[in-house]
Amino acid sequence: MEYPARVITIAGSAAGGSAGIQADLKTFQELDVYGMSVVTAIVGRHPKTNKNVHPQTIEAIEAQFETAMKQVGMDALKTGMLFSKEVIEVVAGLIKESTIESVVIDPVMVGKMDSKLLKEDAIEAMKKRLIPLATIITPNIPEARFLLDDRPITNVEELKQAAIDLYELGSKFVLVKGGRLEGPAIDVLYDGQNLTLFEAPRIDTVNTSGAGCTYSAAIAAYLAKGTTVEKAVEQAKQFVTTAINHGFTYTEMVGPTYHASQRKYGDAFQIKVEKTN
Ligand SMILES: Nc1ncnc2c1ncn2[C@@H]1O[C@H](COP(=O)(O)OP(=O)(O)OP(=O)(O)O)[C@@H](O)[C@H]1O
Ligand SMILES: Cc1ncc(CO)c(N)n1
Repeated sequence: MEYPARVITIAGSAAGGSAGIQADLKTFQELDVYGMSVVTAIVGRHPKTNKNVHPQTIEAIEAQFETAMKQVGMDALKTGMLFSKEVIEVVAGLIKESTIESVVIDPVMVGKMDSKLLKEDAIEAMKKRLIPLATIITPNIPEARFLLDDRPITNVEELKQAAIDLYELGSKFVLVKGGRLEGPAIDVLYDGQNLTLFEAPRIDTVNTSGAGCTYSAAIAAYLAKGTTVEKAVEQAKQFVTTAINHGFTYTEMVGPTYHASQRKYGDAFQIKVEKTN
């Protein structure tokens, strides 16, 4: 029997199920990889105290990683919400010690509902300690701006320049997501030499909660299966676009993407891939 490839997510628990660890594990299952998790923090707002982020201890984080590594092993790893400088430093150490080939760093900072998912004094550690260990980083526009001293990114040309400049931080690939621009949903991949655009039609919906987590989890899943980075991005974008297309909500809140949609409806979006300069 052939076993599925192994992927671990080191991220926050999003109690509502649309983002974070929950989105990652749903994505892993849909793409037939064996999912594991290290929970760095639990996110859920207390009705009385209003406290929203409940960080886990360094000991708990190390324990989860150690267990997954010993019991299973890992072909790919992705990070999401890490919250503090201390956690980033510990996670960087764990990645360095391990010999995992594919490392996807999603530099999660602020959620779509404005939850603060990374402390401001942690951005330097993200840049200096974690990003240099990445196969690929996947910032959205606000995250790219934080990493680039708040420079505006308002069109595809500025998106391309952001990818080129972020490459200096030391990851092998940079993927800047243009989901928040107007017009088609264009993301830019840069590998130090080539710029590649991945374009999907814009879907008219507000229910995109966790789209970024789903995308980076799908990239990690495809990398774990041995797919090249460029193909992994293309197939992951297909997966997330289809999930956004079937996004829904149970309440008046912004709702989740539908992780099962590609399997259920079999209507994967075709992505336009264009090499450019
Ligand atoms: N309305 C949309 N239609 C089609 N594609 C979209 C839409 N919104 C975002 N995308 C695409 O979805 C992917 C995830 O991008 P997004 O910018 O939403 O991530 P994010 O902001 O990190 O998400 P989150 O913080 O909710 O996890 C990208 O490929 C982006 O281009
Ligand atoms: C826990 C968590 N991680 C990541 C995101 C980003 O969407 C979120 N909203 N919540």
